[in-house]
Amino acid sequence: MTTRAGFVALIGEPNAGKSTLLNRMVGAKVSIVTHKVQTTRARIRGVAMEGDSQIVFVDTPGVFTPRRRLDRAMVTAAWGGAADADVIVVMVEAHRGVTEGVKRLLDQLRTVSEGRTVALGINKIDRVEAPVLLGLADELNKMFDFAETFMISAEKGHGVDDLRRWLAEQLPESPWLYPEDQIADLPMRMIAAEMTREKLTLRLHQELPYQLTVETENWEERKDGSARIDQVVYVSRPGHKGILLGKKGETIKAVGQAARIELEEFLGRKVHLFLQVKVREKWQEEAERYSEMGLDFKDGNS
Ligand SMILES: Nc1nc2c(ncn2[C@@H]2O[C@H](COP(=O)(O)OP(=O)(O)OP(=O)(O)O)[C@@H](O)[C@H]2O)c(=O)[nH]1
Repeated sequence: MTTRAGFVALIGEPNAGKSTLLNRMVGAKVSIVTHKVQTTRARIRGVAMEGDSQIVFVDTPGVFTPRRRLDRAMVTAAWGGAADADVIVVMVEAHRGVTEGVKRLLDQLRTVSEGRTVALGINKIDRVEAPVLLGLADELNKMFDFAETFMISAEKGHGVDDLRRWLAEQLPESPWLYPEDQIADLPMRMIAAEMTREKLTLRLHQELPYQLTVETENWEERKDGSARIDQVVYVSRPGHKGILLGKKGETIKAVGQAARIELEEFLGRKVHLFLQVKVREKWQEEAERYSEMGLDFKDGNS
């Protein structure tokens, strides 16, 4: 079986319908909780399976912050992980048409989209008549060289399956990025790892080793309603392990307690959290693809 996997960035002005579209493609619960996960550069919004393809959706909160005269480096920074996505979908609202925001977005896109597949998703087609829609598609395609145009109503579900199928075909041949059986609770695993990382940051301040990543390795629902969560904190040098453990393991213990309390509040039930610190000198190599994307979750530091 040939599997495919890759990253898709949904870009659009606030209110364009990104969340609604994601809910359709991924499942409502997933995209709501992943709102909370902010990775270094991009934000993972969810993972969808389509045939043998695994589509990892990301978005970039900074793209629509108004800025004048951006140089290339600044644009790239603002776009973050989205600029590295395999496919970028620009979402435009059918009834609003080509706004100043859309124009600015397309200008920026030209500087970061080289070598990327960019599609146009005209959303909320239920709000306009067909001739208006065709005119808009025409106008936008003159402004930018889109690989494909999709007419969508995320709310009503029109055009969504076509878009997802097409996205799946665009992704490179690759092993799946996340094990299939973890996709459903992936956002929860990410949030849990993020919480531990945050507590480590609070506790260690500048002492925090730069290359530090937290992974949720195991998540077990127990019959009594509690959850057992096993996490590994990876550091890149043996010397860092001592810093994390602290005297007699005090540091990691305090971090674990603080993270557990927050997790319990978030999940609304009892949590048993087990933390381990491991050295993985080669994590960077393994995580190359993720860190390129700023998606340092699995082998990295979300
Ligand atoms: N009529 C219509 N409304 C839609 C459609 N898709 C989304 N909406 C509505 O548009 C509004 C914004 O949708 P969201 O999915 O929250 O938009 P978003 O792009 O995620 O917004 P931000 O999180 O602010 O970036 C909501 O009220 C949706 O119900 C559509 O296809 N048709």
